[in-house]
Amino acid sequence: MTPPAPFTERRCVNDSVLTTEDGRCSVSIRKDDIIQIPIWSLHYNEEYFPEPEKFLPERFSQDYHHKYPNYAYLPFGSGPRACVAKSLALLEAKIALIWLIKHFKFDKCDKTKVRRYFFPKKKTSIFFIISFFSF
Ligand code: HEM
Repeated sequence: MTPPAPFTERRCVNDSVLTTEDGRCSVSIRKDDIIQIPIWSLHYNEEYFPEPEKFLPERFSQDYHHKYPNYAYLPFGSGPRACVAKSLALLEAKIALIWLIKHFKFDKCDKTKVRRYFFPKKKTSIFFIISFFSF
């Protein structure tokens, strides 16, 4: 669930108070305060995305959408300042993936440690055994 953009930000244009739906908690925000939206933390919330470090393709199916609230999954942000190139980026990723799978075979190497942390304490690397098919 690791997002390429780990967070985004918004500047508040008016003094505001945000209150939870049940009214038990509220936060005051002043005009010009910068609010950070923690995309990485949202995507690693195991309440909605169990085992977030695993690639589980079924998470991205239409059936799964009702299992998490709006704004829990924000790879491209949201609203008027959301990523303008979302469609282009998704298309590019699909083309690149198709090209790689068509021409190479990928096997995970025993040395690979899956990256789980936003700021890893030590440098981690991902090792693959890549075999070339043909063009
Ligand atoms: C996997 C690829 C990409 C991801 C995950 C991504 C993600 C994001 C995110 C999270 C934001 C902030 C949205 C918000 O604050 O609500 C953003 C903004 C933006 N992205 Fe992307 N992006 C990707 C690729 C691209 C590409 C390929 C381009 C240009 C060709 C692009 C152009 C922009 C621009 C111009 C903005 C600022 C939009 C604005 O402020 O109105 N992005 N992107």
